[in-house]
Amino acid sequence: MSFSMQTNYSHSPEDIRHYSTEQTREQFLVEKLFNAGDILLTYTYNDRMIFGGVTPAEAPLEIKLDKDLGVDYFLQRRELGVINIGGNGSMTIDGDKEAMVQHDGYYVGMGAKHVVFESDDAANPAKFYIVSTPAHKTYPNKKLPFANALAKPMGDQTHMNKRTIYKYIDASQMDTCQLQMGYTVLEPGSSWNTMPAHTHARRMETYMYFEFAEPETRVFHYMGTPGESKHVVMDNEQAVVNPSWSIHCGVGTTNYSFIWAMCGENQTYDDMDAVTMDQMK
Ligand SMILES: O=C[C@H](O)[C@@H](O)CC(=O)C(=O)O
Ligand SMILES: [Zn+2]
Repeated sequence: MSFSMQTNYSHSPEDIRHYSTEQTREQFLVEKLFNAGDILLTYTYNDRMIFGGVTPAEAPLEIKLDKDLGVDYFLQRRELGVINIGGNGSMTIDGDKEAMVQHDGYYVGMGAKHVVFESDDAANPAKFYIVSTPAHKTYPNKKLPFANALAKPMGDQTHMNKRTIYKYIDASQMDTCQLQMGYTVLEPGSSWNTMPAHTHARRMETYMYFEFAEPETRVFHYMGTPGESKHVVMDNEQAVVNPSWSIHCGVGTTNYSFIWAMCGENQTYDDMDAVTMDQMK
């Protein structure tokens, strides 16, 4: 088992103006999230979100972070969102075990001391995509089955962006300190997410692209200010950090899904600043 947590610093729009492709990738892309037996996390200074993959194989895995965060245990001052994108598994929170089949989610409130991740079958491991944000209050733990997610159909075939947004952690459904999280599925033949694009200076966001329709699929993720966009070419099961000032949209060579997670000033999902096409450069 290996544990790693890499640091991702914050940037201003000015910083990235002259970045090479390699620098942009180095600074914003996370290439490896899931590896059997490993916990691979990233700590971004954008709102201090921690995100990454927990892939238990033979042995159960627990995220142990105390010295790094200057606390007694990982969730002492944090909340946690989880979506399993792999095989069947389970989560045991302070002794309470819950099954976690593919696409099941979980919200774990501040103060949970032990969160143990397990796979039912090491040959087809669960892949827990996890996101944690600073918290100030304990809200109840909540299993978030896929079937209970708030499904919002969006887009249409003409605009190549027909998709369903499944909101798992949403302020209209439940209380969290900051975290909002969900899963968006593009339909076959649709390959654009969130185009026209938007920004929301009030919230940062991370995106994890996965479920590529074909192995050769790549998603061109766009970031930057509307007037100076950059792209990051992404492979399956990779993540990208989106600073508050950045647009965030993608186009794939086939359809795909992604998990988004947000935090910051408010929890108002619709608080977005629409970017009109004439602003995009
Ligand atoms: O602010 C919202 C986030 O960017 C995502 O929820 C958008 C998204 O999933 C979509 O449009 O499909
Ligand atoms: Zn957004």
